[in-house]
Amino acid sequence: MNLDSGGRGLGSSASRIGQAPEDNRRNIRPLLAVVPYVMRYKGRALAALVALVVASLATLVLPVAVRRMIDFGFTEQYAGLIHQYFSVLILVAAVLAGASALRYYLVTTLGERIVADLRTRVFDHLTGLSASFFDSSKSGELVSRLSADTTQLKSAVGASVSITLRNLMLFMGSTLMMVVTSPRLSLFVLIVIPIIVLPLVAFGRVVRRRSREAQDTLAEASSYAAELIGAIRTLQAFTNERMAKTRFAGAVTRACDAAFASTMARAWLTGIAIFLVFACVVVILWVGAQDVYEQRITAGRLSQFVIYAVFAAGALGELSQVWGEISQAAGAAERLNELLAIEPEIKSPATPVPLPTPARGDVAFEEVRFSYPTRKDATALDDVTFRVRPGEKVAIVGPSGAGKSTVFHLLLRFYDPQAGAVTIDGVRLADADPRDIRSRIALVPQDAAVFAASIAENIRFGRPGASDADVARAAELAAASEFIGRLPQGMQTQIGERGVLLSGGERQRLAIARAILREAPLLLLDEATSSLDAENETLVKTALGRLMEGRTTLVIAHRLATVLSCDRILVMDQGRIVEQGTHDSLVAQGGLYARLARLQFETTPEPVPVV
Ligand SMILES: Nc1ncnc2c1ncn2[C@@H]1O[C@H](COP(=O)(O)OP(=O)(O)OP(=O)(O)O)[C@@H](O)[C@H]1O
Repeated sequence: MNLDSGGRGLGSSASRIGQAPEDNRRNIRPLLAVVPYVMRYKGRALAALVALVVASLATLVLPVAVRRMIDFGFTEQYAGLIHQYFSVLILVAAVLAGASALRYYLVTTLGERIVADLRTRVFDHLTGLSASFFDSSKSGELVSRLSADTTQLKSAVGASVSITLRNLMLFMGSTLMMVVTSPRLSLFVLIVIPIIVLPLVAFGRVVRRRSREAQDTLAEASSYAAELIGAIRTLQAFTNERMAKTRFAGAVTRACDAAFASTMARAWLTGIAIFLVFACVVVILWVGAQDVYEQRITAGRLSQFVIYAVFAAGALGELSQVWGEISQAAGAAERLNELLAIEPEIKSPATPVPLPTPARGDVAFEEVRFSYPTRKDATALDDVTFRVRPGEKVAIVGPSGAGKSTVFHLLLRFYDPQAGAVTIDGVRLADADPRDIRSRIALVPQDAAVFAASIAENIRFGRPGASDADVARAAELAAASEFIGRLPQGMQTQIGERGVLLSGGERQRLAIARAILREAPLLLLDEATSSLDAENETLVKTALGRLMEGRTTLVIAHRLATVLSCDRILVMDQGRIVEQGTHDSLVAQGGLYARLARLQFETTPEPVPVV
């Protein structure tokens, strides 16, 4: 068994993420979820908005200056004014440059901050989700949400939103100025606008759907890669590199094809937008040229109008480009929203019942029936009733798949039973805060998770904040000091990811040190069956013996030695407790335990008690 495991196929919650209703007309509404994050930096956002308005106004002043120059600047009568115009223009340029630089800085840093907050929030949320959620989702996909989707949002908040706002402002300002400059020509523009806008909106939708598909296939490919890289040794040992390569290449090709489709849609969008916009500008120029010819407007005014028209068209063009990006970001926001909306199934009740202090370490299962959420049809525990008194040491034995680890899962409240109750110190776990429960439990899993950090940090995982002296003492009691002393930097030695630099026995002793440091009244021990060498085995046994002292211990026992040293043995088979008693009484019964014990005695003739 593996208490840290996840990923047993895709189930309900996983299919909830990543599959939004395709014809979602709300479009960019998911992006609104970012607003509260922006509001945390009100000052910065406001300053960015001011810079944006100033830059846009400075841009809008330019065409007026151009008209005056054309209409008056070239006549002798106003020759003196030309110097004034140019000086003012330089000033306007300086304001434009300053405001634009400020806007860029403020908006980009705002994006960085928001995405940092969002990443932290998503990670926080993930760590609080229940085991059942992780049973049915792929870790690589979740990591992709955390990195790729948040990055996409960053570019949207950091750049696209600012470009959108700037162009919107420019578009509206230019349109207004166009009307002021020439109502007649503006009327022509009004007629052509729907011709430009409608196809763009329709195409934007296609882009959004395609990019979501691209993102999903990418997540699939990276989840596959993450899984394989995580198990690289197994992969190489079974010489399955070629198969993995082919499968990954397939996933990458699918992701690439999806990206191609999305890019193709965006390319069309850009092309159509540019053509429509410029064709319309040309038509209007055409009409305007006639007007100048017939002296309905001056050349300067036409120039002013044309520049505004170009501004407006350019702004629209840019809007159409970022619209794609904004829609993409909306897709990312939607996925993150879905993830954030998943409620942990195991939660603390509104008013949790506090566990009594001091803790006694009294455990009871009462008529517990349980099936895993991903396998509702198979009963993992069936009418299980037992009690472990404070300080008692109870072994759980039974064939593989009997439900031994499931007992631990329920005690840790990773899941709630469908019927019956699990209690610790007389409090039903469903009524207590899961953190409270877990803080009273020290777990030594069969395959302990070791993190890419120093030895000391790995031990301190048992009780963050423990002093160096406590960590060293825990290592000493776990019989780990000797091997730690031999490492190049002792306690500070960095161990590779998943502790690949340590042997199995060393990893186990680290896990034991961690559990010792936790000082919890209830000890859950999943004894390792891995064949340790004799010396290592003795060391681990001694360490475990010390760990069990004065604690209520439940141990999934694989070694007869452990079983002999326990006060009582529960024998499980197919989710039920089929026998219980001491070693001798169970052997005398001649049932399942007697059979299992005989097998053990035959292979290990001289069992050594643990304590
Ligand atoms: N997370 C899970 N989701 C769905 N089914 C599970 C899950 N974990 C275990 N099971 C199933 O529940 C049953 C009991 O499993 P459990 O891990 O408790 O057995 P075990 O006695 O600890 O076995 P082992 O000694 O091999 O670790 C098995 O049929 C197993 O396939």
